[in-house]
Amino acid sequence: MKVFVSRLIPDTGLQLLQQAGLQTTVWTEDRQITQQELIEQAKQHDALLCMGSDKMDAHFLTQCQHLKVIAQFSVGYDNVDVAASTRLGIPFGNTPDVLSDATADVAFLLMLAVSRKAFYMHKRIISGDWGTYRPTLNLGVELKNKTLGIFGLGRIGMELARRCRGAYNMKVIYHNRSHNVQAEQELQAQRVSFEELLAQSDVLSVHVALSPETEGKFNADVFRKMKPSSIFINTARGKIHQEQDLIQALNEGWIWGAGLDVTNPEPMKPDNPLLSMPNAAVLPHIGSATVQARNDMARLAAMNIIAGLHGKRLPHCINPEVYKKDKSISN
Ligand SMILES: NC(=O)c1ccc[n+]([C@@H]2O[C@H](COP(=O)([O-])OP(=O)(O)OC[C@H]3O[C@@H](n4cnc5c(N)ncnc54)[C@H](O)[C@@H]3O)[C@@H](O)[C@H]2O)c1
Ligand SMILES: O=C(O)[C@H](O)CO
Repeated sequence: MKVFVSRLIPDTGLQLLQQAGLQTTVWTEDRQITQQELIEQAKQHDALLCMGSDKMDAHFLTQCQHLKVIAQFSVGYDNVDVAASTRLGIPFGNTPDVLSDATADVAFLLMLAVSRKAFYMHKRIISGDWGTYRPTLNLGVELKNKTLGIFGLGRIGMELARRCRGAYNMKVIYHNRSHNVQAEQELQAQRVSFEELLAQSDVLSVHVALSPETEGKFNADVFRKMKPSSIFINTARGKIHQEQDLIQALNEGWIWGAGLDVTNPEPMKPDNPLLSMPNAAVLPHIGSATVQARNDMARLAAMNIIAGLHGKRLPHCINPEVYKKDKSISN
């Protein structure tokens, strides 16, 4: 059986596929494969290992309904028409948990960087503007005993909350659809309304999935309700905040600063005002970019492919409803 992989992934995954006797073709061009090219490749294969940047919409899935399994190399799956995948009987996998530590580290890094304007200070050194020591200049804010607010306290949010509680004794509040009992017991986290999250957070970090409900959620109205001393962090998806409103919020002092690992669009243009603002820090979507996380993501994606091709349940499946239609699938 044959697998198409839409970007070069670490050997940990490719070796698993090869050991399972699967013939593997990898897209190695230094550009993203177009959807039409992906359809043409997928038509010649039994399984697809794709990226979060590939558009897995109803058009693609209908064209490729012969695929026995699709495994995505990411935890987020806002690029996937899950209902269409289920309707067409295609099990779809993702890579949860193994990237939670790495992504929480990036949220923590951004929080610290913004609190001390670190990216901006670095740019000033490069431009020859170190300046002299002045007691009233270059001042940041401290995080000890402050309040961390998490929008979407799941796997990654939990890891950030652990870091903030351990390092800075931060109080943790969160807004979720349901209670996170583990966070409440382990970290004394308190579930609050969205309005309370905005009003109380000193650092507000977004860890919710992108969905119609969360798209554009952080707009001018929302930023106006945050504390002027607060820091906004988004490592989830760029479409969750409205960029022009965020720039206005930073320029007009509605919030203290912002740290982003995700933007809309990606890549961000080099002349984007956020890249030169003293109170902003931007990274190029590197949340899961550690050797360990990427090796583990490759392994999980390969395991999903192998299970799917053997007619077994995927270890990490985003549409388990697909199995209700096919009683022959075993565990
Ligand atoms: N920057 C990166 O490289 C990177 C890496 C990994 C994940 N991500 C993003 O982070 C997201 C979160 O990943 P995770 O593994 O923590 O997911 P998760 O499912 O464990 O956590 C998300 C939490 O948000 C809650 N939630 C969902 N919709 C909500 C809503 N409308 N209102 C309130 N709460 C809601 C869920 O109940 C859940 O507790 C992913 O979907 C992905 O977009 C980014
Ligand atoms: O959702 C994810 O896993 C990341 O954004 C891609 O690395």
